[in-house]
Amino acid sequence: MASKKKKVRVEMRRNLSKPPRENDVTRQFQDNGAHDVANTERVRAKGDASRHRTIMAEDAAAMPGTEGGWVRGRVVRVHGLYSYVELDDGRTVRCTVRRVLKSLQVDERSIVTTGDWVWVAAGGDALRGAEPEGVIERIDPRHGVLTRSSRRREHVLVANVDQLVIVMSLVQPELKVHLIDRYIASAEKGGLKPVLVLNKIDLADPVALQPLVGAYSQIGIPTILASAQTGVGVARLRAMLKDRATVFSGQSGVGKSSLLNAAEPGLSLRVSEVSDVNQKGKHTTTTAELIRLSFGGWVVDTPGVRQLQLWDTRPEEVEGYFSELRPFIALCRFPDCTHTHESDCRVKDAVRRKLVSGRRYYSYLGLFNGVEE
Ligand SMILES: Nc1nc2c(ncn2[C@@H]2O[C@H](COP(=O)(O)OP(=O)(O)OP(=O)(O)O)[C@@H](O)[C@H]2O)c(=O)[nH]1
Ligand SMILES: [Zn+2]
Repeated sequence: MASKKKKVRVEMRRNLSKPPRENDVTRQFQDNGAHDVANTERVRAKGDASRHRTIMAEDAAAMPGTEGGWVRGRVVRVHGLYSYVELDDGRTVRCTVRRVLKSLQVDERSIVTTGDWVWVAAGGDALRGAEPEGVIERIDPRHGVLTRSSRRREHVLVANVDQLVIVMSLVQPELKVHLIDRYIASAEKGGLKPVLVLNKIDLADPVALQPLVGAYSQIGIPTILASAQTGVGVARLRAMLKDRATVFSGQSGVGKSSLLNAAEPGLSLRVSEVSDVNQKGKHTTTTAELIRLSFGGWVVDTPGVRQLQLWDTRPEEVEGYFSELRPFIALCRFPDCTHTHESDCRVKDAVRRKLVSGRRYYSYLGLFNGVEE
């Protein structure tokens, strides 16, 4: 296990940004537009008779509220053959997957993953009783997918993640500014909204941090000065978490658990229980777990995802992860300008004119030169 230092590559990607590939289940669902009845009708009108689409067409007659209808829920974890689906009323239903959906599976892995929004058959007494069981009839299209690739195979860890909360501590451990941009680039690559939390403000000088906070706010990244200890910034953090699915990342000791606990007492405990189970290998699950927030929203706990890396990134992709460079990139003289040594580079101009932060530009250079390790 962990001791063998198996190289687990964690990467996030947004399906929408990539062209469809064969055997990509996620894409199949997106292409099928499984999200509403209108689409279902459109698909049916096109006369496509694939089994999967037929299932969705039937869905038109079985929306919630009707007799024997389906109810929507979210997969909070997957364990072996079962997916555990949490319904809006908080009940968790142990589900199997309709066989016809399973036939679309590209390998031995489950077609359903943590974070999926699904529709569960709720006919008769199926959902009553102490241990309700159901059948997943439909999986909604995904966005913001967190994937892990190992041995050249890609594996979806969590679907439908909205944002990445990057926790940095100001002291103990000391602030590592260059890491902030690395995490932000990872978020951009995965199509997740980055949120920066600078924790342990009780041990630092807030005035001295204003330039840093200003710099990130200016490029559209919500930046919160916080202290899990005193509660500063916690209300803002809670507001950011509300109704979204969030992954927390950051180095060990920066205060991720403490902040989670401040946002919702007891939450960090639940998260660490999940992690422990996974580390000891008691679960056969390789996917993550979603934990519901009492005030709305979800926190994702994903083994191995906390230290994000920019895997599988080509140097020329890096500029795309620095959103504030975009207006200048298009104006560089050479279409393939790398903004390093070229003449007539508008990015370097912008840095000189202080339209782009020099520190961010150096982070760009660092990642540009470093991603192909
Ligand atoms: N002074 C101060 N200490 C804090 C604050 N937040 C967390 N700490 C302390 O920092 C230490 C690490 O906090 P954790 O919440 O365990 O950090 P973590 O990021 O979850 O660490 P890992 O579980 O190793 O990833 C603990 O001793 C906390 O009490 C804060 O805002 N101010
Ligand atoms: Zn350039």
